[in-house]
Amino acid sequence: MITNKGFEKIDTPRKAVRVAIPASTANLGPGFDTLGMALGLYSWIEMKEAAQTSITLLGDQLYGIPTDKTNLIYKMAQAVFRKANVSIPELEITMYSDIPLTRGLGSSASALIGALAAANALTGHVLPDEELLHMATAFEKHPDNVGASLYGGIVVATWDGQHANCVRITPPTELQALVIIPDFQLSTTKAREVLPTQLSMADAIYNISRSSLLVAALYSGKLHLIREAMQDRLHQPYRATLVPGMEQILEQATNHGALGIALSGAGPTMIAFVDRHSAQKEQLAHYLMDTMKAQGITASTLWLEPVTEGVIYYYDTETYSFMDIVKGEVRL
Ligand SMILES: Nc1ncnc2c1ncn2[C@@H]1O[C@H](COP(=O)(O)OP(=O)(O)O)[C@@H](O)[C@H]1O
Ligand SMILES: N[C@@H](CCOP(=O)(O)O)C(=O)O
Repeated sequence: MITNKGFEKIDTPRKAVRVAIPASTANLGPGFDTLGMALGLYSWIEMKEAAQTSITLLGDQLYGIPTDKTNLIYKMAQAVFRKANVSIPELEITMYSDIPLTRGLGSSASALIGALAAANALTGHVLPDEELLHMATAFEKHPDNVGASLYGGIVVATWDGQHANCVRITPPTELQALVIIPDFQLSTTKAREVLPTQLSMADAIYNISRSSLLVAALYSGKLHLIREAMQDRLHQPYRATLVPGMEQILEQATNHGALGIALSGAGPTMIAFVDRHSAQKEQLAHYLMDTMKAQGITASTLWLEPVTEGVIYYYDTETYSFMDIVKGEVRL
């Protein structure tokens, strides 16, 4: 069936859907607003047609998020329905998230993508994924984190204010990530405010060459190049003023077993890539924790897997409870 907006439905409309959305790490060092990677840490959203709108937020990570119709998920769902020319004014929305809020692991991107994907599934997937990417990027203003949550894997993306291009590549199998998550929030807005409005030609060349090398290294599995390829002069030197210990960690982590290291998204989390067979994994985790502790910052580490899959859809909402899916007792 072709809708009057010219989109083709690829599935039957549904009354209810659940989606799992991966976290993301954006930039990967030099690829500011361009590179992203999906990580095996998830948010889950259930969306159902309802007689009256209700929004239930479960778990510890969503504290403070509004539960009325100003909620981002409700608003993005309505934007999908408008674009798809479908009317579903009232929704029952439930969300649970393991992605820490405002720490640079893409909580807002996962909420956005989850809302768009779940609403689109209710319409019968009227909108193609590219349209969801455009809508999410128009909201976030950069495609790196939303692209990773939508498509999974590593994304290389551009945005010109109207149109996003995005190519997904499969992460090398040996790659594993260790994140250190400081116990304070740093909003993306604040972390963008400290950035300069102009760069020198030398710094621009520095970043273009590293970002290009990083994509080639990840694509070809030449992981020994990551150390150099993850260097950045565009955003990290400025953002280091906001994260105690960051400068030292970015300089020293490769001496403690990291293949490469970067601020994750807008921070304050930092992400180290390691060879999963490395004998220095424990040493690296200790080094990161000790460095933050020396700065008087409480933090925690978490091993994460790069994931190849983006949004996961669950349609059988009758058989399994929402929390069975969240707790991983049901997989596709
Ligand atoms: N489930 C959600 N529902 C509504 N808003 C959300 C949700 N998750 C995150 N957000 C919004 O995104 C903000 C965090 O975004 P941001 O500063 O970009 O950090 P992050 O790196 O976690 O995405 C939160 O303060 C909140 O306003
Ligand atoms: N390129 C953006 C990415 C922000 O990602 P988030 O996950 O921290 O929201 C930036 O660096 O500002």
